[in-house]
Amino acid sequence: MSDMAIQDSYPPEFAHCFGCGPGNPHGHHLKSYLLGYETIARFTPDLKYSGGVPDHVYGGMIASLMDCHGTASAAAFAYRKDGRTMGDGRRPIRFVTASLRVEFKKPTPLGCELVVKGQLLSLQGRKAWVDLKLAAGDQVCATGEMLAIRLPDPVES
Ligand SMILES: CCCCCCCC(=O)SCCNC(=O)CCNC(=O)[C@H](O)C(C)(C)COP(=O)(O)OP(=O)(O)OC[C@H]1O[C@@H](n2cnc3c(N)ncnc32)[C@H](O)[C@@H]1OP(=O)(O)O
Repeated sequence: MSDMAIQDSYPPEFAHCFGCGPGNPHGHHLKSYLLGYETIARFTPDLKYSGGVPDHVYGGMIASLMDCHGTASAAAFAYRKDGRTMGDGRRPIRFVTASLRVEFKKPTPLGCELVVKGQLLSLQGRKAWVDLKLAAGDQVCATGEMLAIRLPDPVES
């Protein structure tokens, strides 16, 4: 596993995301790592993120974790495809979410660590499709699929 979180390679202008930006003092600071052919993030939501049932995680939090982990995963997979290393000093590869489908399979327990994993389904041009799974212990509680779009490099003037 790379020691550097994918989000820690974001330059300051991309570091404001509430879910994962290292530069947002109020955010969740989700950290995603490339681990072989998949990505992984671990996060324990604060107890205030309860859903309709007090012991269960709010669905928006689950989608938020997938949102941030999915775009970070897309970037990591694109770096690998391009033969580059994150934080290599060149123009960073960044993706944003175009679509995210989440399926809530089981109630997600609050008060324990959640593990989000990402796998690359397809990378074509600027489009990356990422498969996502969120688990509490051995139980997969939610699955997702994201289409992430690579931000174009700015045109040099
Ligand atoms: C960088 C920061 C990292 C942290 C991110 C954390 C995750 C987030 O919360 S991101 C925030 C939420 N997402 C957004 O705000 C994105 C808003 N949307 C946009 O800005 C634009 O629609 C954007 C950038 C996705 C695409 O616009 P643009 O760059 O003009 O590309 P565009 O030509 O329209 O689309 C590119 C390709 O994607 C396809 N596409 C775009 N959106 C979709 C969609 N929703 N569904 C299916 N296909 C889509 C297009 O059809 C096109 O395909 P093709 O190349 O085959 O013709």
